[in-house]
Amino acid sequence: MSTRKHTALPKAEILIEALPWLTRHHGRTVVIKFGGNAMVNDQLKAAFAQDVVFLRHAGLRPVVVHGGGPQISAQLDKQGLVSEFRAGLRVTTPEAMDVVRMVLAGQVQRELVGLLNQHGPHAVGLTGEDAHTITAVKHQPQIDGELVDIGRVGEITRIDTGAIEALLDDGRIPVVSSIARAADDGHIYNVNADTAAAALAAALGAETLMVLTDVEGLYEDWPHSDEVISRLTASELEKLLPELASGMVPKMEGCLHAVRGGVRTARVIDGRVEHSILLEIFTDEGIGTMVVPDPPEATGGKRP
Ligand SMILES: Nc1ncnc2c1ncn2[C@@H]1O[C@H](COP(=O)(O)OP(=O)(O)O)[C@@H](O)[C@H]1O
Ligand SMILES: CC(=O)N[C@@H](CCC(=O)OP(=O)(O)O)C(=O)O
Repeated sequence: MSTRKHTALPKAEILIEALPWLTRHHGRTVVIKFGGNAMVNDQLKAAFAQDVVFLRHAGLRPVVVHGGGPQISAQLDKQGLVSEFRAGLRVTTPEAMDVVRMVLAGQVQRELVGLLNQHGPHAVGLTGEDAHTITAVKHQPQIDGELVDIGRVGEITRIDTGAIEALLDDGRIPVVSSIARAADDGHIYNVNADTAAAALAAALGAETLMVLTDVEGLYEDWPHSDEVISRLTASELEKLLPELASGMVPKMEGCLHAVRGGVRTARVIDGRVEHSILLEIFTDEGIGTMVVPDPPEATGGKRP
């Protein structure tokens, strides 16, 4: 009897280590972005669903925003359409937009909703089109000083959190695809999923934004070193932004937008690690990169 008690002790210690986090986050909203590159295999996706349902049962209000970049590229390829990225965003023709919507809302979102709902009637899928959740205008990035047309790519102008809040109040887990609608015509737009997750986190007044990707976190000197920056302030991140490349740009811009918008911490973590969400939050150290608001001195004494 005493031996059995003894072997269970580390499990109790893990739960106790989680107690301050659980107390602080009880009733709080956590936005979790699951990147297409982090959806490596079925076991990992199932573990992701378990973690999210665990948070829900622990009294948090998780919102999932999912990506699907590699899955969209594979489908475009199957249909003989090319994938081109400019300024880190997919050049989205009207034809490609149909594929983006089909893959995100019809495949990736459905799969995640299905996995979450294996644990009960929790998840409800929606896209930014539903209930005017995400409104956008056409985005025209500047490349070498010139405005470039990259098709149906949207820049978020408005978030209506009504539908998501209603689902959360009803104990559901919203699963959101990063597609937006235009306010003035019937167009729909492709939005980068990191950008959508960050905008939702800020609009929902989330406690935490968690971005699951296919690297351990933000590398200090990528691609030359794999030294992960474990913690940085909003101002430190802002200085670093011009040096960042490819997929990290919308991710870290999103983290900055979120913490400047009132989200308490934004984290980039390795989604290829099974149960990475629980590992990040239920241990003191954390496993990825954490972005925090500037200390009060740097913002004139006011908390951002
Ligand atoms: N400083 C950096 N630290 C880590 N990864 C970086 C960095 N700069 C660029 N990257 C790239 O960003 C990628 C993650 O972005 P992305 O491919 O869009 O993933 P996701 O599908 O999860 O959104 C990494 O796999 C890596 O190739
Ligand atoms: C405009 C734009 O680039 N949209 C992205 C939307 C999906 C996404 O962001 O997926 P990940 O998070 O897996 O990268 C795309 O078409 O790939």
